[in-house]
Amino acid sequence: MQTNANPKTAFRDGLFEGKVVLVSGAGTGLGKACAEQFARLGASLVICARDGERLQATARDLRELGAKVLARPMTIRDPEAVQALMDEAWREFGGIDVLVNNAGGQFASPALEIKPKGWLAVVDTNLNGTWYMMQAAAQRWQKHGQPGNIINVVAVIWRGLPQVAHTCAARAGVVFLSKSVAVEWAEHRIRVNCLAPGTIQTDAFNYYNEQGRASFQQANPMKHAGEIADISEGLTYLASDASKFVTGEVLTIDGGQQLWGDPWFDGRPTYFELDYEVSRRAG
Ligand SMILES: CCCCCCCCC/C=C/C(=O)SCCNC(=O)CCNC(=O)[C@H](O)C(C)(C)COP(=O)(O)OP(=O)(O)OC[C@H]1O[C@@H](n2cnc3c(N)ncnc32)[C@H](O)[C@@H]1OP(=O)(O)O
Ligand SMILES: NC(=O)C1=CN([C@@H]2O[C@H](COP(=O)(O)OP(=O)(O)OC[C@H]3O[C@@H](n4cnc5c(N)ncnc54)[C@H](OP(=O)(O)O)[C@@H]3O)[C@@H](O)[C@H]2O)C=CC1
Repeated sequence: MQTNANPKTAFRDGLFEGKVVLVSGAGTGLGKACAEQFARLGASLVICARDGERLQATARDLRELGAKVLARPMTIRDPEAVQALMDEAWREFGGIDVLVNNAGGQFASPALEIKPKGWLAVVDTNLNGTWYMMQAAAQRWQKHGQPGNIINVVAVIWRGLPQVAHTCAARAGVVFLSKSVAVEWAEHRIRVNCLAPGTIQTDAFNYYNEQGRASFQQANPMKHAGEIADISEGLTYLASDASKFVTGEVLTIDGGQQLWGDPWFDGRPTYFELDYEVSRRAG
């Protein structure tokens, strides 16, 4: 079977034997690849997303890799559906060890044109949905006296994200929410970290136009997009005991994008194109 699990992973076989990992948004892209990496390393998986067909396809692939799988179509935007998912995970597997909040999305738009419904859709998914998942898992870890580990997939937000201001706001919320509860929940042996991918080549590039996609390939000083395995290796580090002294942190995997380069989701507006004539005229 062709899988997204990275055959060159630096992590050893069996590392996640006996562990249960919940990955949201596992029907596609990064979520699917990360679920496959955890399966390959011996974990059982709980997976969710809205589209049941894509989710079942992932479940089949995970089972072929030898994993036990609980797959539930649901939206993380519904707090009751989140509670039901967690209850089922605890009933089926006795709990989860790692929660990977990967589900998320946005649409490119000038901020001036974002309608209230669109703003709410993006914030509800990326901030509220992530929070419902975090709190529901942490409540159960605390109740059962189990340790926990949360990894929230965010974005490289440090210089803003023009053309996706809604997602930038939501992801910034997740980063500082994570830092806050990393402290509150340390006494319950719950770690909380974020992973910020730069532009990583997935099918989701196709949600953006040609100019947007071209900018994703040149958004960092390495001048190429990252691979899915760059993210699944980082996630595996945060999910494993290799990072047992790390909490409240953001692991940025972006080819240097946070320092130089920008993704422009809908193409770079002419205002930001440099006029080299200006400096030539200035001598
Ligand atoms: C992370 C940074 C990486 C930074 C680094 C750069 C990397 C780029 C590579 C990719 C990075 C990714 O994150 S990849 C992306 C991950 N995947 C996606 O984004 C998939 C597409 N997104 C989604 O489906 C999202 O769930 C989401 C945007 C929140 C839509 O949620 P819903 O299903 O509730 O939304 P809809 O019902 O479709 O729409 C609700 C309203 O949203 C608005 N709306 C929706 N789509 C719209 C559109 N294309 N243009 C204008 N407006 C739109 C309208 O107002 C809609 O209302 P009406 O007008 O009444 O309909
Ligand atoms: N690829 C990249 O360059 C970058 C990606 N990211 C983030 O990484 C994550 C994965 O991205 P990628 O794999 O590229 O994109 P995808 O669009 O392929 O993955 C997003 C997943 O989230 C799921 N999802 C969306 N909304 C919900 C919801 N309300 N409830 C449950 N599941 C939901 C989607 O499935 P379904 O539609 O079936 O619900 C989909 O499987 C996203 O959060 C993305 O924004 C961040 C920076 C860069």
